Amino acid sequence: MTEMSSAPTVLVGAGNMGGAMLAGWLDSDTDAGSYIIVDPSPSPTVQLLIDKHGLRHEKAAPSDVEAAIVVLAVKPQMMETALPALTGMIGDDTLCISIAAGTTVSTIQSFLGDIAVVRAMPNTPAMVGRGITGAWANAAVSPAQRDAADRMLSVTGPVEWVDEEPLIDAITAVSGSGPAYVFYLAECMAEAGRRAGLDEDIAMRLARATVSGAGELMRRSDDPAETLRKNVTSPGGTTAAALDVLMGGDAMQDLLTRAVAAAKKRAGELAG
Ligand SMILES: NC(=O)C1=CN([C@@H]2O[C@H](COP(=O)(O)OP(=O)(O)OC[C@H]3O[C@@H](n4cnc5c(N)ncnc54)[C@H](O)[C@@H]3O)[C@@H](O)[C@H]2O)C=CC1
Ligand SMILES: O=C(O)[C@@H]1CCC=N1
Repeated sequence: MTEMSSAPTVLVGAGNMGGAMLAGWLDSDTDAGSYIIVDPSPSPTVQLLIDKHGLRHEKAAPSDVEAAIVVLAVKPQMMETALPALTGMIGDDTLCISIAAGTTVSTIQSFLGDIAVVRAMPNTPAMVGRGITGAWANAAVSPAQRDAADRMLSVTGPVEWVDEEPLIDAITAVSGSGPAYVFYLAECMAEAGRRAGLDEDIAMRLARATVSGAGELMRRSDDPAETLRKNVTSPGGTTAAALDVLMGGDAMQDLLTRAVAAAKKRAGELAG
C-alpha cells in the first residue's frame, strides 16, 4: 500500500491558463513540493517549470494523494473524461477550483460528490501578471477555503467575487473572452490604417502600441474610461469625427452587447 503524501495542490490541465496560474503560484510560494501537475501533455512552458522546480508530474491522476486543492484547468469538453479519474484524490476537505468556461458545480458534483467548489474565470493577461479573475464559491466552501482560493487566484491579478453562479457566465463573456475582443480591435485598427494608405507593418505597430498604451494609461489613471476618452476628443476635431461613426446609433455598444450575449449563451451551452 502506498503511503499518503501530505495534502498537496493538484493542477489538472497544465496548458495556457493552468500554466499561467502555476507560474504565479511558484513565483509567490517557495514550497514547490506542494504542487502536483496532472496532464498527459503539458505545455512546453509548463514542462520548463516542472523541470526547473522539480515538480511532481503525472500523466494521469495519482492514487497516493488526497488533495487539499484540485485546480481544474482542462477544456470544458474534456471534463467528462477528466473528472471521473479524480475521485481517488478527493477527500471530505478537498476544495475544487474550476476555471472551465460553462462547466457547472452541478456537473462537477455529479462526478466528485458534494464537494466544495469555487468556479473562477481568469483571462490570458494572467500570463504577464495582469489578469483579472471572477469567482464564485458554493455553500460548501469554508471561509478558510475561500481565503485560500482568493490567495491562489490573486497571483495573476485582482479577484472579483460574485454571489450567484450564473454571473460567472457573464464574467466569462466580458473579461474571460474579452482579451480576444481587444486583440481583434488592434487587428481592425491596423487593417483600417492599411486601407487609409499606411504600410501594413507600420499600421500594425501603430495599432498595437495604441491599444497597449491606452490600456496602460487606463490602468495607471484614476479617471474613468469616459474621461480618458473625452481627453482625446477635441471639439470638432478628428476623434469626434471617428466617434460619430462608432457611437452613432449606438453602433459599437450594440455590437459589443451582442458579442457578450453570444459568449454568455455559449457558456450556458458548454454546461451541457
Ligand atoms: N484560454 C483562455 O483565455 C481561458 C481559458 N479558460 C478555461 O481554462 C481551461 C483551459 O483552457 P486553456 O488553458 O486555454 O486550454 P489548453 O488546451 O491550453 O490546456 C488544457 C490542458 O489540459 C490537458 N488535458 C487534456 N485532457 C486532460 C485530462 N484528462 N487530464 C489532465 N489534463 C488534461 C491538455 O493536455 C492541455 O495541456 C478551459 O476550461 C477554458 O474554458 C478560462 C479563462 C480564460
Ligand atoms: O473561449 C473560451 O471558451 C475560453 C473561456 C474564456 C476564454 N477562453
